[in-house]
Amino acid sequence: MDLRIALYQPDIPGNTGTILRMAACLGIGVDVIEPAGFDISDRALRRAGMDYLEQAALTRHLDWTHFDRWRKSAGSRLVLFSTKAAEPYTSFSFGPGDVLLFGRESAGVPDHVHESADARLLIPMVENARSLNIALSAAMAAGEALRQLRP
Ligand SMILES: C[S@@+](CC[C@H](N)C(=O)[O-])C[C@H]1O[C@@H](n2cnc3c(N)ncnc32)[C@H](O)[C@@H]1O
Repeated sequence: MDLRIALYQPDIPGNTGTILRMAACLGIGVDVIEPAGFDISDRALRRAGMDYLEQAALTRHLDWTHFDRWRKSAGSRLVLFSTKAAEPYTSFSFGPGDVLLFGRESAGVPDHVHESADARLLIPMVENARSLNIALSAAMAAGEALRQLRP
């Protein structure tokens, strides 16, 4: 996989489903960092009618520590998308193997996760806007990363 999307303790099953479907269609891996705010088991996702599960390259990680150990051993950069970042995502040079990390819908990511990222990127918004929906930000991020990686 030349690109992966990681979700930090996602809260809303519909958003994770949308991201899984996009990732399956675009050939991107998805990493879910647990605990999630809902049952993320294959059975539960299937019961919720989540299609595209067969094609989705979904990896579940027990917690942040397990995920970070795996990510470092794979030699992948951690690229955090955050409303608190300053660098616009379109200025960043994405590389093969990058993991694009998105925070939970209710609370983003804790400080220690923010600090351990190799890069922190912003999707610029108009003044006073709070945040984009996570699935939309993942789609915009994946679009730019793939434009660079698969020209
Ligand atoms: C609904 S937002 C989380 C809002 C949360 N209250 C916060 O303060 O981070 C879910 C995730 O989408 C991503 N996101 C949303 N809008 C973004 C933006 N403008 N730039 C970068 N990432 C964004 C971030 O990864 C964020 O953690």
